This record gives sequence, structure tokens and C-alpha cells, in this order.
Amino acid sequence: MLNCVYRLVSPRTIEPVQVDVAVGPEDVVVRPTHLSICNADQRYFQGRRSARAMAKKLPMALIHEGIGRVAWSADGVFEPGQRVVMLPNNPVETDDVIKENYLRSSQFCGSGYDGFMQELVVLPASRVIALPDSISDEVAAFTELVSVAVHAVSRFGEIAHVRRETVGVWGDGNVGFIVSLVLRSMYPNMNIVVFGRNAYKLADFTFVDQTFLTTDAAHAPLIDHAFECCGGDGAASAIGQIIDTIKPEGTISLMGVSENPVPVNTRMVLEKGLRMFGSSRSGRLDFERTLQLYREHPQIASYLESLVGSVNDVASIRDIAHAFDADARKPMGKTIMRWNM
Ligand SMILES: NC(=O)C1=CN([C@@H]2O[C@H](COP(=O)(O)OP(=O)(O)OC[C@H]3O[C@@H](n4cnc5c(N)ncnc54)[C@H](OP(=O)(O)O)[C@@H]3O)[C@@H](O)[C@H]2O)C=CC1
Ligand SMILES: O=C(CO)[C@H](O)[C@H](O)COP(=O)(O)O
Ligand SMILES: [Zn+2]
Repeated sequence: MLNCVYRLVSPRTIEPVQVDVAVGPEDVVVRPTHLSICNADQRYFQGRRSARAMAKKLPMALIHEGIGRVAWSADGVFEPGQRVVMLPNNPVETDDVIKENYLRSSQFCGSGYDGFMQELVVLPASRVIALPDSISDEVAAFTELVSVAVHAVSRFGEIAHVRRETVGVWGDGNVGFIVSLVLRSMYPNMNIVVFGRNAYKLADFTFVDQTFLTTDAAHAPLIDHAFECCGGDGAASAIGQIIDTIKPEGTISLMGVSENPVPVNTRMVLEKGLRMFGSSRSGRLDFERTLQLYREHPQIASYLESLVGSVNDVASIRDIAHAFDADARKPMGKTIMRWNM
């Protein structure tokens, strides 16, 4: 099947490439309709990764958060026109211990493999899930990001000790917001405390118990466990503040992506017997849990609507650049592309 793939070939340069894609009997062909930009996409588009990383990853189509309509599937698997979410992580092996999103052999759309900026996306049937009608297109577009939060909170449930009275979330952006929202849904009695750098962003965290500017953290309660949802230049100070604020034997879930190694006060990690674990991406089980959360807690969708930032109609490569530039300027929230390529 001939298909047009919009690949980033160098920073800020996207080219349409005609490719002949084989469609297997178990595959599903999805026509993307709504795509959502992640910080990871911006790092490639703006050229903010090392030259080595850029050379390794490009050329590739960006975007790993998206939904679409089924254009073709084997009989009875999906209905033509059915609205579905696309799963970017594609495992090529199974493992009894290591989850699919941590297997080094897994192929991730938008990181070394073409992402969803395509005319049509061909995926194995297991990488496509039908969406409930209750979720708007714009919110559904970033279901992958919500699944990442569900994955991280699920791992917290598996790893953290049982005293979970007060949990701190560092980061007042998209990831901090969604992780806090998932914690609220899964642990309704938990005291959730959010630490951020922007009062106007913290004001949106109406569903948590307390918010603090990082400069006021001395007035915050000690916490049992923490999530670091900052990354970049903010990661070191967030992790340092978490280590200072957390009680002994607490867990620290690291979620922020940093291009450079982050210094950690290991002496205090030892002294407090802390547990640090990383969470990245998500698997099919996390998407299924996310859609179940949407069904069990309909209020989640309305909170997530507040994250929808700019919605951009995209019908040309110039429109793609405009959407990425709008995203780079955004004060907060998710940038959605209505995909008409
Ligand atoms: N693990 C995974 O699978 C995933 C990881 N990520 C990563 O998570 C990180 C956050 O993403 P996202 O929420 O979209 O980014 P945003 O930029 O929307 O949010 C980050 C927020 O954290 C604030 N911040 C920075 N430093 C600190 C600090 N020390 N304490 C408290 N808040 C701080 C920033 O404030 P200010 O801007 O004022 O500095 C900003 O408001 C990124 O690195 C992203 O790549 C994203 C998706 C999935
Ligand atoms: O955003 C993410 C998942 O939603 C991950 O941070 C992203 O996939 C990491 O990929 P890369 O190593 O290419 O930056
Ligand atoms: Zn992402």
C-alpha cells in the first residue's frame, strides 16, 4: 500500500516521503485524525538532543500520542470508521519479568521508528484499541500520556511500602497534573501535595489537597513517597527537594526526561534507605486501565479538558511547523493537531 509519511529529516525540516507499506492479515490501517505533541517530539523538532542522538533517530515521523478512524482491518476485528487510539509501543518479543515498554527490542513509534504523522498508520491489531464515545477527540488524542501516568502509578502500587498517607508530586505541568489526577482516582483518601514553580499553573490543581511553590516547600508536610514529573533543567532541584522532604524508606518515581546526567545526593538516599525507580512509556495493559478509569471516573475527562491548549488544523507541512511553534510558546497544556494530511 502506498502511504505518505511526514518525516523530520533535520531540526524543523519535515519532508513527505512516499513509502510502500506491507499490510498483513493481522494488521489494522488507521487514518489519524487527532495528534498531540509531547515534549519528546519537541526535543527532536527543535534539535534539542545531542548530535549523536539526532543522527541515530532521524529521519523519522514524529508523534506518539494520537487517535484515528479505522480505514481497514480483517473482518470483524474493527468496524470501518471506528474511532480508536493508537499504541506507540510495539513489542516484538514477550518476557515474564520485563514489561513490554522496557524491553530493549520493543519498537516505539516516534523514537527510532516512524510515529503517527502519516497519511495512514499500519499497526498490529494489538496496538489499536476502540475508544469510548464519552471522551472528546481532543482529550482522547493524549490518551498515551494518561496511560504513562497510569503505568507510573501502577508501578508505585507494586513497589512502594504500604504507608501511603501523603504523596508529593513535583511538576506543575502536563505530567504532574495527570499523575496527580490518576493518584486522586486510584487513592481517593491519599493526601496529595503538589510542588511547582508557577502559581497560575498550581491553581488548576483543584483536585489535590495542597500545593506549594518550590520556594515555600519548607512549609510543606513531610511525605511518604514522591513522583518527579519535571525533567530537563528542573530535575536536579526537584530530586534534591524530594530527598530532603521524604520520610525514610520512601519511594521516588522518576518520570522527567533529562538530556544530561542529573546529580543525586546519594549519601542521603543511603541514610534514609530510599527507593528510586524510573517509569517510561506504557504498554497495552496501561491503555486498557486508562480507558477503564475513564469509564469508572467520568470526571477525569472534564479535568483533562482543562489541559487541552491550542487545537490546530493541519493540512500542510507549514501547518505542522506552526503547531510545533505554538506548542513551544504555550504557557501550559497540550497542543492538538487536527490531522488532515
Ligand atoms: N516518563 C515518561 O514516559 C514521560 C516523560 N515525560 C517527561 O516529563 C517531563 C515533564 O513533561 P511535561 O509535564 O509535559 O512538561 P511541562 O514543561 O509541561 O511541565 C514541567 C513543569 O515542571 C515545572 N518544574 C520545573 N522544575 C521544577 C521543580 N524543580 N519543582 C517543581 N516543578 C518544576 C516547570 O516549571 P517551569 O517551566 O517554570 O520551569 C513546568 O511547569 C518532561 O521531561 C517530559 O519529557 C513526558 C511524557 C512521558
Ligand atoms: O514521551 C515519552 C513517552 O510518552 C518518552 O519520554 C519518550 O518516548 C522518550 O523517547 P526518546 O528517548 O526518543 O526521547
Ligand atoms: Zn510522550
